[in-house]
Parts: sequence; C-alpha cells; structure tokens
Amino acid sequence: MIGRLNHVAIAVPDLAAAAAVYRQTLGASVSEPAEQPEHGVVTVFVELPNTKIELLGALGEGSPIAAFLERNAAGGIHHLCYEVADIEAARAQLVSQGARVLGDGSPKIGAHGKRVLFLHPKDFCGTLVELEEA
Ligand SMILES: C[C@@H](C(=O)O)C(=O)SCCNC(=O)CCNC(=O)[C@H](O)C(C)(C)COP(=O)(O)OP(=O)(O)OC[C@H]1O[C@@H](n2cnc3c(N)ncnc32)[C@H](O)[C@@H]1OP(=O)(O)O
Ligand SMILES: [Co+2]
Repeated sequence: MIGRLNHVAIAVPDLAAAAAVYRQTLGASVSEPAEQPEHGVVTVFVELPNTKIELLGALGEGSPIAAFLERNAAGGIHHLCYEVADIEAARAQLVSQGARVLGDGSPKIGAHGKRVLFLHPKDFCGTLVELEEA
C-alpha cells in the first residue's frame, strides 16, 4: 500500500536557526517558511535528490507539535510521510486492521496541496505516520 517516502519531518524550537543549519552548514536547497494554519505549524522544506526534509515550527495556540517540543527541547524527528495512491482506500484498509487515524479521521489538505492523514505513533513502531495521496 505505501509507496515513496515523501518526507521526514523534524520539529524544531527555532525554525530560522534550523533552516540556516540545513542551508549553510549542510549546503541544502531550503524553501522559505510557509504557515500552515490548518495544521498549527510553519513548514520549511529541504529538497534532497531522493526525498524531502520538512522542518516544523509551532504556529499558534494548541499546535500539535507543542507537547513534542516540550519533551524534546532541541527538536527531533517528528514523523515520516509515505505516499499512497488512494487515501480513502488506505484509510479503510488501515482502520479494518485496527490502526487509529488521528483527528476527526478525514483527510486535510497538506503542505503540498494534497490530501493527508495522520496515524497514531503507538500503532506504527513508535513513529507518527503521515499518509499523502500522491
Ligand atoms: C503540514 C503537514 C504536511 O506535511 O503536509 C504536516 O506534517 S503537519 C504536522 C503536525 N501535525 C500533526 O502532527 C497531526 C497529528 N498529530 C497529533 O494528532 C498529535 O501530535 C499526537 C500524535 C496525537 C500526539 O499528541 P500529543 O503529543 O499531545 O499527545 P500525547 O502527549 O498524549 O502523546 C501520546 C503518546 O504518543 C507519543 N508521541 C507523541 N507524539 C509523537 C511523535 N511525533 N512521535 C512518536 N511518538 C509520539 C507520546 O510520547 C506519548 O507516548 P507515551 O504515552 O508513551 O508517553
Ligand atoms: Co508532514
């Protein structure tokens, strides 16, 4: 069911500092920050030849990354995003196997303008999983 690795997300306390690490220290191609109000985060994308890194900063009250940043003050790997061809078919298959879809269970529009869903980390080896419809 899952296809390509779309991105690895890293939650960070200081997005500008993290973007500078990737742009200057690691010499990567780094986007400008983009607010994602529906997701409570600000994203910066790092383009790599085979995938992307999504740097995440908290946006607003009740950001879904706030508790994670309290536990990981220096930041840390937050989720993996896999591509799926049909997000509703993927959700049905996962729910039938007992996996928990987060939020209200319906897809939201993600940072790439495509539909995304999140799956509970305790059901996937301790890793928060995002599915993006390719
Ligand atoms: C823009 C978009 C895109 O790319 O298109 C994005 O990525 S938006 C990216 C931001 N959006 C999201 O993350 C949306 C989905 N996320 C959520 O709904 C939430 O963050 C949860 C995953 C439910 C976690 O929420 P919260 O930290 O408040 O819950 P909690 O403290 O009760 O945690 C429950 C248990 O899960 C663990 N836990 C929490 N976050 C985790 C993570 N990122 N990776 C691995 N484990 C994690 C906690 O340590 C805890 O384990 P113990 O019980 O063992 O202590
Ligand atoms: Co993501």
